[in-house]
Amino acid sequence: MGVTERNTQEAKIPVVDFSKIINHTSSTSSSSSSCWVEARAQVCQALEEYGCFVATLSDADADEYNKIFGSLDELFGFPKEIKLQNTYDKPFRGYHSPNDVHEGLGIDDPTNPQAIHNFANLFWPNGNHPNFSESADGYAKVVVRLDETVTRMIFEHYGVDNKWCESHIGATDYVLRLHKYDGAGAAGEEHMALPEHTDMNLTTIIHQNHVNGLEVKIANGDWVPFDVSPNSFIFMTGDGFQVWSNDRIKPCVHRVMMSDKEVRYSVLLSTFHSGTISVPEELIDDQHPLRYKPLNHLQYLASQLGQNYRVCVNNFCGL
Ligand SMILES: O=C(O)CCC(=O)C(=O)O
Ligand SMILES: [Fe+2]
Repeated sequence: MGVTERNTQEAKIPVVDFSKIINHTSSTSSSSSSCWVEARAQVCQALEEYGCFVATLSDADADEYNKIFGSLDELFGFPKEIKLQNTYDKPFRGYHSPNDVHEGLGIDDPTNPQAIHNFANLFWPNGNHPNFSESADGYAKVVVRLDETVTRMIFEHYGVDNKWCESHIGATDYVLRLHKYDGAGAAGEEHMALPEHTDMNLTTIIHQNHVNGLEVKIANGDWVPFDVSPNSFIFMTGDGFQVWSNDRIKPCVHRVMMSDKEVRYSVLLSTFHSGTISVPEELIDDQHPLRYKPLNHLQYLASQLGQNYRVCVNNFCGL
């Protein structure tokens, strides 16, 4: 297959149903329930094989977590000088615009309502956007809950003590990223809007509007599209979980190809470790000797700045 050909027939990204595990009206299902145990096995098998899976949430809540798309035309319509004010001290958090068709804005620490308010204030200083803060806050709560749930499943599946899971979750930094891909200039011709890469973070959860474009590379080299629906979220593992799992979990290789003239919007939750990621002792044995030194996540991100190539995690902390 060539670069732009893809496998739409056989391979599909595994789908895991979270509608009974996470919803707005009840608390997260208990880890001894049969749907939890089944989903946990599916999640970890998919992460080892594909580095990703599609999580489906309850249809009944779809209006709630799709509200955020209602503000994005207006948000990205602001002049570039305003978007450029979206900056943070830590790398890979603020506004970026790597090419003519793609731009992104970021909200660091979106579980803190003040952080969302400060971001909204850059664009609507008089507080005159009726829905943005509320919809971003509601969205962040849903995806952070999904991320915590999957993280618990991963620690449990590999038999790592719950106290390490809680301290890992406590040390997780969240960033909400809003992306726009503009197909208009391409006159309907397929083009690469974001080249093939893995994410440097721990996990990424992506939800999007109705315009397809995200693709995942599977083991045989074929590209498999993420088929969108209003209640599906793709969950990907990045370099951080490759290190944590001592190479059991794969980082997901993905790209964005646009062929539509319509605008694609995606909303991402990206997670980083605020300290050091170490391989748990439960994941080191004769078949899996230790492959990584502890990874200081912020230093890893900082090491990428000013480079015109990607510092890969094996070179950064591989043994
Ligand atoms: O916007 C998307 O759907 C993917 C973005 C992405 O892969 C990234 O920012 O690393
Ligand atoms: Fe990515």
